[in-house]
Amino acid sequence: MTSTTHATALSCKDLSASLQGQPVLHRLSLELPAGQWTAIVGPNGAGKSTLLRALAGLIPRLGSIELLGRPLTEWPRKARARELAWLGQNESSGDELSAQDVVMLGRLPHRAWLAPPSSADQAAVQQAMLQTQCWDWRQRPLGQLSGGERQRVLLARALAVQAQVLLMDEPLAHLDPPHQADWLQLVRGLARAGVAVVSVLHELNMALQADGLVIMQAGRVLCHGSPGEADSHRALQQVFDERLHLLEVQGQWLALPTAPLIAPAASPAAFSNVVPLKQKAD
Ligand SMILES: Nc1ncnc2c1ncn2[C@@H]1O[C@H](COP(=O)(O)OP(=O)(O)OP(=O)(O)O)[C@@H](O)[C@H]1O
Repeated sequence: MTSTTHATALSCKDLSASLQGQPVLHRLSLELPAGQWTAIVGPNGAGKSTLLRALAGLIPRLGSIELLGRPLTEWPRKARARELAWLGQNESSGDELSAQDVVMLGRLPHRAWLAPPSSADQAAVQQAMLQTQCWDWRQRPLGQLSGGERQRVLLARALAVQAQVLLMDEPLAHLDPPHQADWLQLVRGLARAGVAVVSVLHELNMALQADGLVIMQAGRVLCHGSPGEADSHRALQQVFDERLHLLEVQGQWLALPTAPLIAPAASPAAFSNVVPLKQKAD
């Protein structure tokens, strides 16, 4: 991975976290570089969202986290919120607010208490909404938007912060393929501008386009490398039970899910009670 040439924007050492008394993250250490997009992948329940929430300082944890070279705990709250933007999974607040007001929430860390939005705030909101193509329906309430439209507003809110570190949990949820491609272009642009973009992704083919890949299993990091490295591919096969076909097409790695070697559910006996549709109609 080329991260050695980039300054570390966010790091953790011996990071552990428990949820409801159950240990979920186990002494995990990571260095996430500025100017790069890092994708975090792994099977369901591996601890990806918990890691992201811990890195954002949203849950109690043990171990140390540094944001831009300074312990996370030493950052004044508002200054930290200016440097660390967050897009969570299934966020539900603000349904009655207009899309534009939701995005303006991303500017709160930049504003004095009760001060009206400045022209810089207005410009940042408009730019973020244009980037995620939701400016046209800025007056519509968040609660009346489709899943993908809503996700684009929440992404715009995170972008409007203009932070050095952007953490996103499943940012592609509900996005159609063209908007997924737009998102890809967006994060690449942010990385080129020096931002550390970190996203939890289930879409492996998108994750394989990142600059860095963190592969998690059972609350630990199994591998942190480049998506093109053999070590990353071995780790992906391991965490996904050797159920991937990894192939390179025109310089781009793709992961296709493969059928299990032994497929009880696919055996003819498993379908013996299924009546063919045509027969049913008769
Ligand atoms: N609020 C909670 N209380 C107790 N346990 C939780 C809670 N949230 C998650 N967990 C457990 O913590 C573990 C890690 O969950 P987490 O959501 O971080 O996994 P994930 O890798 O993001 O999973 P997925 O891919 O399914 O979104 C899982 O075993 C999960 O059941």
